[in-house]
Amino acid sequence: MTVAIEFKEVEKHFPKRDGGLQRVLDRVSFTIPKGKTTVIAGRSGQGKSVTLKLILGLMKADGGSIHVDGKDVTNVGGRALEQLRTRFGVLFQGAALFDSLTVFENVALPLRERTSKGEEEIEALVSSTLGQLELLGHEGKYPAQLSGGMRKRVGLARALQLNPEIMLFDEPTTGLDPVMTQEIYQLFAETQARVGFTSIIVSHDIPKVFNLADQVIVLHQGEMDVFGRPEEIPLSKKEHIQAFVQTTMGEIYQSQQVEG
Ligand SMILES: Nc1ncnc2c1ncn2[C@@H]1O[C@H](COP(=O)(O)OP(=O)(O)OP(=O)(O)O)[C@@H](O)[C@H]1O
Repeated sequence: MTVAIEFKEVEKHFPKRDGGLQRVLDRVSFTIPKGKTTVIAGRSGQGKSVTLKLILGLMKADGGSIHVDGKDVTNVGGRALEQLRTRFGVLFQGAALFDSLTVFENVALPLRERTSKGEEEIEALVSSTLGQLELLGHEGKYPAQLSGGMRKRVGLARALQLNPEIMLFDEPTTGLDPVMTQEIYQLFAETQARVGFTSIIVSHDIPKVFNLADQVIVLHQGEMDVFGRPEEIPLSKKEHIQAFVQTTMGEIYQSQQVEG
């Protein structure tokens, strides 16, 4: 297995009002395999977004080290950090589109800002991605004129423009109905198979990403438990994992028990 990202004994804490420390990550270690899909799960406030921010260098760790492709990036800044970020594509909750820009302009933005490509080439690249994500014909629309699922697809199209090696999805299907959620995840899987990126998905909802995950990391009170396929999670003897399974994987777990 080739490792894309490695956390070694990473600590992240924030000051509490009472003068103590809130330990969001308490010396956690894990690896993210290259070209696979890792799901980071956990209840609200357990540090999922903090973990993504550490990976992106938007926050600094208070201890331990973070490695991307074997290179220590824990304290990179300036140019090196900018360069590191070009390797990541990010799709945050609201897709974060610019309302005053059209679909085309939103998707073209990274190419215009981060590359020296000419307009003709940009047009060809954007059209190709829009075609792959079934968005052709919508280039001139503004985000307000799109459905939630279309906005996510535009966000994905934009995130893919710089050929990221690692895609980070933070609750990418929030606000979408179950059918659209499945369609978006299907699209991720197809795009990943075609482009070959490493995928990290933050999700509250394990059942929705059940078929996608090659590895699941469950965060709880500063600790992480790493599982292979989601089927392995219910086998854990830990109380908080059992509670997590009951609340988030109930349906799948029960149907497996019935089948078994
Ligand atoms: N910049 C910050 N300053 C202080 N505390 C912070 C900061 N960022 C996050 N926290 C705290 O760290 C904890 C973890 O936050 P995080 O956003 O990572 O949770 P999460 O697991 O992503 O939750 P959710 O599922 O609700 O988005 C929370 O208690 C939060 O209040």
